[in-house]
Amino acid sequence: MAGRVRDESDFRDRPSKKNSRPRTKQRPEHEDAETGLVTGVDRGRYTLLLDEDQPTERTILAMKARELTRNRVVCGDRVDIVGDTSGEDGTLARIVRIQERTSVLRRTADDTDPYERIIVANADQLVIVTALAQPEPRTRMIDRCVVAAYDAGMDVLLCLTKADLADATHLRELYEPIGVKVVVTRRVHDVTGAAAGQAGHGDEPGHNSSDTSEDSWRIEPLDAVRAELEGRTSVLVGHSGVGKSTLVNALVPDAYRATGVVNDVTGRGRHTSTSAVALRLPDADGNPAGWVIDTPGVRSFGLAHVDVENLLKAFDDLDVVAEDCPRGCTHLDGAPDCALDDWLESSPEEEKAARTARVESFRRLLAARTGTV
Ligand SMILES: Nc1nc2c(ncn2[C@@H]2O[C@H](COP(=O)(O)OP(=O)(O)OP(=O)(O)O)[C@@H](O)[C@H]2O)c(=O)[nH]1
Ligand SMILES: [Zn+2]
Repeated sequence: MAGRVRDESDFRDRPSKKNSRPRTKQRPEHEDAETGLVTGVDRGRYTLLLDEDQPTERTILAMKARELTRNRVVCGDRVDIVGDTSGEDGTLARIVRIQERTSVLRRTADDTDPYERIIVANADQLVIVTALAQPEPRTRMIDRCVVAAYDAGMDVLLCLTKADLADATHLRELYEPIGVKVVVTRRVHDVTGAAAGQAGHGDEPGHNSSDTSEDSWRIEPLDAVRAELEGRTSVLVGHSGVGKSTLVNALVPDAYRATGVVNDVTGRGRHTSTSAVALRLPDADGNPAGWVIDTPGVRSFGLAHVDVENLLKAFDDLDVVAEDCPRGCTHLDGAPDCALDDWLESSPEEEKAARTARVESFRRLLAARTGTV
């Protein structure tokens, strides 16, 4: 993605005349600040990882310094901190700076939340977890997630779960032409019972009176999913019941121990949290191999903020064609003199099907954004 990422500070940091009472003393630049990664946020308390991958690696708690009061710090942010960064019990460091973000996944105000919010920073991939059945896949919801990701300059991985219940062909055909990578997972019975620990919460083998040890199961192919996540920072979204927790537990075995992660500050269980949590993905040998950001509260995106031009950038071929569109062209079906239509009409026969799929998909995403579907 080109240029700097927009964020709240772009409009909030403007000097205001009314508020220009000079400070008696310029705050020091915090040159001694350390840098940490925000892995969790809960009511003004931030969990940070310091000295990632070093022998001194540690988790600490911090709060925002006063000068950052109006800036949102989110999961995935890299921040500068001062104060007691030992991580010892009872210590609380101070976040004094948010480092420049490489990406910002955001959602616009919707009925349940009146504010535009940044959900996650610095992620490079959005993983949309969708069940092939139970619950039925909803393509409009997938489209909306794709739009949010492309707007943020992120790649999209569509993870289709429960392939043991239904076929993935149709969804594959719908999304692969628009640059979405697709992985398909299924539940397989594990007669040895060796993978019992991999079972999802609420459905653990042996916990149900009708279960026998033959009912142990695991998710496959886990390696294929892991391969798509390694070396990246991925945000997972998905509706309740699609198997997202099952997948996270399988990929990050100690993610949410039996009782769930208990929040350091509130002591409440993980299941009550609605904010994103960054989990370190281990590779097959258990070495750190990327980040998985689970977003329990994010099930849809308000998309009013999305810029058509940004979305178009995710479609290189169409972006070039649309340069010939009239100013302000909506590129939607029926838009007067839209160059995309000329491109289809003038298509060589052998390219017609592929071009049509591209334009139709792009228009479907545009419509999903504006809510005209
Ligand atoms: N048949 C089948 N069931 C699965 C598969 N993956 C998960 N499940 C089951 O689907 C149900 C929901 O899975 P969860 O992992 O709890 O779903 P979730 O998306 O985390 O949903 P919430 O916990 O409500 O947010 C559980 O009973 C899982 O055992 C799969 O690949 N096939
Ligand atoms: Zn156009």
